[in-house]
Amino acid sequence: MFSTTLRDRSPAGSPAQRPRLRAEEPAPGADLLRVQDLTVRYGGPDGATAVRDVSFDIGRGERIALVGESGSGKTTLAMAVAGFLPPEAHVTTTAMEFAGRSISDRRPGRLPRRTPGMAMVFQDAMTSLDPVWSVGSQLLAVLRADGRASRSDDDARARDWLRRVGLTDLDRVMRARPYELSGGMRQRVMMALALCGQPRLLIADEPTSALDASLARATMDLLLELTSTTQTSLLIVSHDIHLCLDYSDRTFVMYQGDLVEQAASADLASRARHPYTQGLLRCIPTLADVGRDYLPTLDAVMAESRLAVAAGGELDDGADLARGAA
Ligand SMILES: Nc1ncnc2c1ncn2[C@@H]1O[C@H](COP(=O)(O)OP(=O)(O)OP(=O)(O)O)[C@@H](O)[C@H]1O
Repeated sequence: MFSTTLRDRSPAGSPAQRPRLRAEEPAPGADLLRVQDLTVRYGGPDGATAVRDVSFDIGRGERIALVGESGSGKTTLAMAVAGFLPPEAHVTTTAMEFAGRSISDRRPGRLPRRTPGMAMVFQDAMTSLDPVWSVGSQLLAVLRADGRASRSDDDARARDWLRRVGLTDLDRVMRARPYELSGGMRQRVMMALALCGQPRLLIADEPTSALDASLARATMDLLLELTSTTQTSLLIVSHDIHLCLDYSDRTFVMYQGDLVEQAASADLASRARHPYTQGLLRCIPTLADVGRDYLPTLDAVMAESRLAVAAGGELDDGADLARGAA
């Protein structure tokens, strides 16, 4: 497994400032999640393949970004790991382990159970939060279900989590229904809900795409700060390769259901091997693009790559290109 220098990127200060790890937890850098040959089809064993033979691992405390265009299978992969896939999804895998325990019964067609120790933050807090319950009731319900709050101190703990995610005016926030808060505040509430159960792995599916650019950066900074103080591993799902490179140790690139590249985020810009990754990177505007009438599009870059790869073989579609060039 690739081990990265969390230390270099951590906004939480020196390792000495971090809390001590609990004895039963894997050491920093050790594998927390291991997935082998995961395939997900929708509509039964012969249905459409959304994720194809994907293998990867995530170390304790590691930050992984999963990037790819819409429909490439990112959410399906994240949901398979978290155990949130809908019943029409058909899952096969040779191994899926979390903190040393199997999280798949390996029987074809059976979904993994929702996994203790994992939490998810979704793109749209408005539809993920319960619209009827107040923020305070939702937070208390999670704390009580998790057994981490007693009746006497539960209100104080809920407020403490809201404070940690940067919210103020806590009386109002505790009483508010989600629709009474701004988009940025709702996203912070989602983070408090996800992190108050002290997960070992937090999966954030497009956590900032409903926010404007500066709020998105502030939210990502906060997410990194909160997870690094507890050595919580992070799987960030995003279509924004720029954001992925800035906020992760490794980046995984998905293309039409295949995991076509796994690389250190610090190196990806200069060492991308797969034409799709190279295409994604070339679509990021740089100073070199000043004065251009138009920026390269992914379609144009891929068409170029397709021609180059096709010169060495017969290739029809993007999936063939992915396999042919990997
Ligand atoms: N419940 C479902 N039933 C049938 N097909 C589905 C279902 N969910 C997703 N798919 C299909 O699986 C493929 C992968 O979708 P997925 O949502 O995982 O991609 P994604 O990369 O997360 O895209 P986006 O960024 O738009 O969410 C797509 O072709 C999609 O249409």
